Amino acid sequence: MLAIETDKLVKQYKNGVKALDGLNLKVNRGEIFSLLGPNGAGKSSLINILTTFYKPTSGKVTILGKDLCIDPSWIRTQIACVAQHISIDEHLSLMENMMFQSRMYKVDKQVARERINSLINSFGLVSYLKYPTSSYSGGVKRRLDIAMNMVSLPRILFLDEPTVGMDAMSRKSMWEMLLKIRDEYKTTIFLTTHYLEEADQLSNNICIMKQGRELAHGTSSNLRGIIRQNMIHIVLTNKKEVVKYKNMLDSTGLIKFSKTRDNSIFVGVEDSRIGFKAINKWLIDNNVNFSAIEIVEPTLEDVFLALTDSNNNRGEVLIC
Ligand SMILES: Nc1ncnc2c1ncn2[C@@H]1O[C@H](COP(=O)(O)OP(=O)(O)OP(=O)(O)O)[C@@H](O)[C@H]1O
Repeated sequence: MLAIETDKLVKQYKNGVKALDGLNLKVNRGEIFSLLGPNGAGKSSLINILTTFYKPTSGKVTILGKDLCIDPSWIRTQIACVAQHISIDEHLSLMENMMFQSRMYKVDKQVARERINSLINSFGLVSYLKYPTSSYSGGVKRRLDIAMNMVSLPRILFLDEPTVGMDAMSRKSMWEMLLKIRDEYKTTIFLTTHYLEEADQLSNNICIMKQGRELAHGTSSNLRGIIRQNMIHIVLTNKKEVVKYKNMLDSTGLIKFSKTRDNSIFVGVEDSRIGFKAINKWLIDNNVNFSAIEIVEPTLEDVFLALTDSNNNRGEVLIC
């Protein structure tokens, strides 16, 4: 059984804006599912519907096998949602925040105590117990917010941009936490993010959406297969050589374009395999002292930009 399924989901606001326009999604149980899309794609509207805050205009949403419009109260007992705005009470201690949450969800006191201790240990929050919550960094506050939402042991956890504005270290701690939630607590995670690397590293499946519709969905590596990127990366020993050989390569007729970065030249070719052989031969024939040459695979960011580029709206869904 799927964790979440939407069928031709439409959300049209009173002002006429269609935030969701026939969206079809499938989220497997126990996976981390990332939703990507440019500003205004409809991500928040979708989360608001899936978490029962908004009603769909039309279409069907099934969560854990139940129809969202028929069983919203039951669905609310099975899910938790962590919004971008941190909801901890900074007048309360870490433990008091957790206990408060457990009372809201009517978790038995003894069960709550054990569960909270295990969550605090599991998510590396022990060392923060002795400090006031108001002194925590933004990253720790957000981790506590998520830990609080795990007190009810939700079967699906919705996260709206969980690492927005975080530094690299805090983001890494958050990723470790999310992987633990999936692997140890078997909770399905549905998250939105603007960080392509985050979706790439964490997710079992990714959906890229725009203007309320899905453009593509699949695993990160499958999505990368969507675009053919015929690019060759040549690493030279210094910048002077980069300038010299870029100019020479530009006039060989072997390449379509070239660009440079640090000690590297990136060249676009018609076909990556044929281009790779031809350029490799050219480098050897010209006694170029290069330290590496490789075919560059497209990144998830390349795919995202190619699909969400407004001049490239094909109107078809790519299921990988
Ligand atoms: N309550 C509302 N009333 C009217 N229009 C709305 C409302 N909420 C969102 N919209 C519009 O719906 C569209 C989708 O917005 P939404 O916030 O769902 O996108 P998003 O992908 O979450 O964007 P962002 O990444 O900027 O948060 C936008 O055009 C937005 O202006």
